[in-house]
Amino acid sequence: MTLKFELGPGRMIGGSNPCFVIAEIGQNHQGHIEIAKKMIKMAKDCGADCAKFQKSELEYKFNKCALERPYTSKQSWGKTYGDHKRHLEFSHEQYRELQKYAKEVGIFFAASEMDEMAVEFLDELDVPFFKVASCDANNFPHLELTSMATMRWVYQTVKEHNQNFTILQCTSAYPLDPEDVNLRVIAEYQKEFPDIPIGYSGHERGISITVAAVAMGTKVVERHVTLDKRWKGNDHEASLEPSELTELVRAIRLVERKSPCNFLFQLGKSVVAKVAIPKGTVLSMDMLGVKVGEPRGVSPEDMGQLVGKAITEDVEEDGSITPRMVDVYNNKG
Ligand SMILES: CC(=O)N[C@H](C=O)[C@@H](O)[C@H](O)[C@H](O)COP(=O)(O)O
Ligand SMILES: C=C(OP(=O)(O)O)C(=O)O
Repeated sequence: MTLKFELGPGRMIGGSNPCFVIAEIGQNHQGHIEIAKKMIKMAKDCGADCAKFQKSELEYKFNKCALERPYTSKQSWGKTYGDHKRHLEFSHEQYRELQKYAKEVGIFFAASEMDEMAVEFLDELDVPFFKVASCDANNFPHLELTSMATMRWVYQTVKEHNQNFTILQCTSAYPLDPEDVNLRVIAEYQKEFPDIPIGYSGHERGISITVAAVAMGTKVVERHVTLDKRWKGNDHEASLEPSELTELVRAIRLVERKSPCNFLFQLGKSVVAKVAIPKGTVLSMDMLGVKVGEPRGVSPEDMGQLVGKAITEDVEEDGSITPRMVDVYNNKG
């Protein structure tokens, strides 16, 4: 049986619960806390469940050489990669401010922990869940394994410590060409790990593949979001602007809706009176017929239960016999 669990206070995921939509702000806030707040609000307004950031303690995530490397790309915020990353990294105080703001707005606040010091800080912040980014999913020493074997190892390792987790399929390319997404991996994960909810973290352009992932049964989706795809930074191009995020949430809710088929509801038949039936008459089968009736009457499969019951209103010939006229559902026998 697929596991369900509470991902954040009051919000279950898995089973028939709605897909949990994570708006990945990441570093698309450009290093400005006011933009970050705008993006939290935008995520809420677009219907996402969670606004997520990426927390690094840079000296723990990168080695000295990586931080000192010149970073001359047009996406760069500094002369070296370290300067660039420092520009984009919020302080602990700023994280607390953003968390408080998200609470006011009414959206879950989370961040992926990009190194072990970030784990400690996020634990202190009391975030609703921890997100291990795909770049850490194979972070085992001396690893020489195929990717499904890696995922089995991830699964077993996490499961030993915590039963409540989900694995998100992710192809880490920025942006990702749709033909490289390989959504079938989702089905493989579902087969391989049937007792946990499977999710999808998308880096592709557009929303259709993410919607398809939900149609395949993913219970969590994560997409990068931005206020403007043209902004500087590696992730903006494959991120969703507010109108796309709104459309994504709308499409996901549509795909996962389990409403009874409306056509059947409109065109389905129900019980009608074959003859005029005065109030107080005890019903017999020869008085009853089945038609597409409006208003909708008692369901044909419950017709037998009408027999022997007194009707509480006058019904015209051809009129619907509604449950209200004969207390068929509440007063059985
Ligand atoms: C693998 C990983 O962490 N990926 C993240 C999540 O998808 C990205 O947001 C990177 O942080 C981003 O692309 C880095 O860009 P730059 O290197 O220009 O700061
Ligand atoms: C890199 C991240 O995620 P993913 O690998 O799922 O894109 C992240 O959450 O920071």
